[in-house]
Amino acid sequence: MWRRVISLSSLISSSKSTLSNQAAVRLKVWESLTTEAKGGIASWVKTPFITFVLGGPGSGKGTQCEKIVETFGFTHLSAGDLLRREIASNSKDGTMILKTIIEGKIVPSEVTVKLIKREMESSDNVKFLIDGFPRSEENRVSFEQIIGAEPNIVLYFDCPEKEMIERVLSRNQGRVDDNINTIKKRLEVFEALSLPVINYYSNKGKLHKINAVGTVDEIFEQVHPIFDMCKVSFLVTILI
Ligand SMILES: Nc1ncnc2c1ncn2[C@@H]1O[C@H](COP(=O)(O)OP(=O)(O)OP(=O)(O)O)[C@@H](O)[C@H]1O
Ligand SMILES: O=c1ccn([C@@H]2O[C@H](COP(=O)(O)O)[C@@H](O)[C@H]2O)c(=O)[nH]1
Ligand SMILES: [Mg+2]
Repeated sequence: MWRRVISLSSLISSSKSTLSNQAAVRLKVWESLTTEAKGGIASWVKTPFITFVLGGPGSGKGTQCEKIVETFGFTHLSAGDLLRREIASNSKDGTMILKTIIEGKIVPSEVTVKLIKREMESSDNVKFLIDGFPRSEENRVSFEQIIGAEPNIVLYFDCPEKEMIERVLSRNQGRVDDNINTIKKRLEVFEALSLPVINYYSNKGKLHKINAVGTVDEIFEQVHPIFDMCKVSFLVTILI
């Protein structure tokens, strides 16, 4: 789906490029990587910057994604929220999704990837936080095949089980899976199926492991420099 239509570096070094429009391009890219969420370079460059946000149930993925969106202008796609929206809209897969969520299991990859794809395609943004996905090696392979892209970086919020259970049980958002039975199943699934995905990206050098214990702001202090570094490397790429 995603195709490198034109690379930023070739755009800058093209013979038609003047110094002033090079500066304008740099400014646009800079704005896009800081606070601008929509439009900007997205209207002419369709190379997505994809961040997978992984971690066990209640590790704080959604909470930190909100802060990344505010600070760096990403579009937040929570796979769980997309699935919950399908249930609420009475779609044909709704009943199956609800049963799977209550059982703490993983919804078939093609269903989840289709929802993520639809959101990415309809977005004006090029920077995506994909939260709570991929949850298994099968999810990961399916994303690569259907979307045709890999994540640029992967965040892993590492949190002790006891802390995750406490957080989920006091979340109070009316989620059908925020009960002790489902949480136990989700933790088993996380260890058996999701940790291999985390190890895969660690071996590829894409993983940023974050200690998810502490206040929300303390955790974000670990997250912030990761995206600052991405801005720098992105700018270096387009300047050479
Ligand atoms: N650092 C923190 N300290 C204490 N509580 C936190 C922290 N971060 C998030 N929480 C709270 O813990 C609960 C779970 O957080 P959040 O929903 O962000 O987790 P999650 O990883 O997205 O979970 P899930 O995978 O179940 O969607 C929420 O009630 C949130 O307010
Ligand atoms: O890629 C995904 C994401 C989620 N699920 C199911 O939804 C629940 C809740 O997910 P959260 O990320 O915690 O909101 C999860 O336990 C799975 O049952 C999924 O199958 N695939
Ligand atoms: Mg969440």
